[in-house]
Amino acid sequence: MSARWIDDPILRVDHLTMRFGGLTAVNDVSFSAGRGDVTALIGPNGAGKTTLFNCLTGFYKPTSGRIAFSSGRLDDARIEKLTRSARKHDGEIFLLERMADHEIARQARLARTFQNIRLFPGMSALENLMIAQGRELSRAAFFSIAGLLGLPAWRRAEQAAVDQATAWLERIGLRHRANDPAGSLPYGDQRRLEIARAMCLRPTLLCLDEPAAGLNAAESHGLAELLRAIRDEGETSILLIEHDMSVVMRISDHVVVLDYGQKIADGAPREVREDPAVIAAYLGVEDPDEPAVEAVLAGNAPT
Ligand SMILES: Nc1ncnc2c1ncn2[C@@H]1O[C@H](COP(=O)(O)OP(=O)(O)OP(=O)(O)O)[C@@H](O)[C@H]1O
Repeated sequence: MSARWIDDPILRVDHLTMRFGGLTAVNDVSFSAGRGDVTALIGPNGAGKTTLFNCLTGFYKPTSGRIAFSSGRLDDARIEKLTRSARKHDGEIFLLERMADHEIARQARLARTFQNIRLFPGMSALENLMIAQGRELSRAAFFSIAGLLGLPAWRRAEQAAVDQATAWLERIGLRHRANDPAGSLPYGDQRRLEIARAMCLRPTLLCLDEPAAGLNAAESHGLAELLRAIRDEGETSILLIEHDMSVVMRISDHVVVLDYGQKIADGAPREVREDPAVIAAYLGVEDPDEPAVEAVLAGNAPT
C-alpha cells in the first residue's frame, strides 16, 4: 500500500533518543510524517510524546538521533551529505536536532502549541494574532523610524497582518470577540485561538500538543473539522499528540504509538487500533477483546 509517510515524507525521525539522567524518555524512535498528512502521536501517559515533540521543536536537544525536515523533497542522499557536514541545513533540508527553537520556527517553519494554553491573557484576541506576526511586521520596520513615520511598506505589512488575523478570527468564529482579552474567552475558544495564532505563522508543519484536552464533545468535533480543513487546504501538514481517540480516528491519516519511550506501532488508524499490542499497552489492559477498550480506540467511547 502506498502511503505518503513512506513515499513523500515531510519529516523523518531516525533513532531518536532522549535521556534525562538515568531515565530514557524516548528510546531509539524512528518514524516519518507524510507531506499533507495529519499524523497522530498517541500513547499512555508518560510514553514520551511531549518529550519527542520538544526534541522536534528545539526545546530539548536530543541525546542522539537525527530529525530531517523539508518543505521540498526529503532526498536520502542529500540528508546523508548534510549529516556528514557541520551544517544545519542546505537551504531546503533541515536537521532539526542541530537547530535552536527560534531557528526551527522561522527557517524550517514549524509552529507548535502547548499542552497548557500559552496565550497572552491580558491582550485582546486580535493582538495575540498580531504578535504572532511580529517578525513580518518588524521586517517592515515596525520598530524602526519607518514604522514610526508610517511609511507605506510598514502600513502595507500592518494591513496584511490585520487582514490575516481577522480572517483567522472569522474562521474560528471569534471575530465578534476580537477586542476582548484572550484570558476572558471560554476555554475551548482559547484553544482554537492558539491554533489560529500558530497558523498566522503560515507553518509548513503544525505541531499540536493535546489540542482537544479539556474540550467537550461538541468542541472536539469542531476542532477536528478545523484541523481537517487546514489539512485539506494542502499548505500545512499536521503532527498532533492527542488522547481523544474520537479526534485521532476522525482526522488522522497516520498514527504512531509510543509506550515507555519506544515505538510499538505505526500505520493507518484502522491498523493501529486493531493492533493487540496497542490495545494492551495504550490502555494498560491485557485483554484485547475488551469491548470498552475497542470502543475507546475506535473513538466511540462515552466521555
Ligand atoms: N524535563 C524532564 N526531566 C526529567 N524527566 C522528564 C522531563 N520531561 C519528561 N520527563 C519524563 O519523561 C517521561 C516521558 O514524559 P512525557 O511528558 O514526554 O510523556 P507523555 O507521553 O507526553 O505523557 P502525557 O501523555 O502524560 O503528557 C516521563 O517519565 C517524564 O516524567
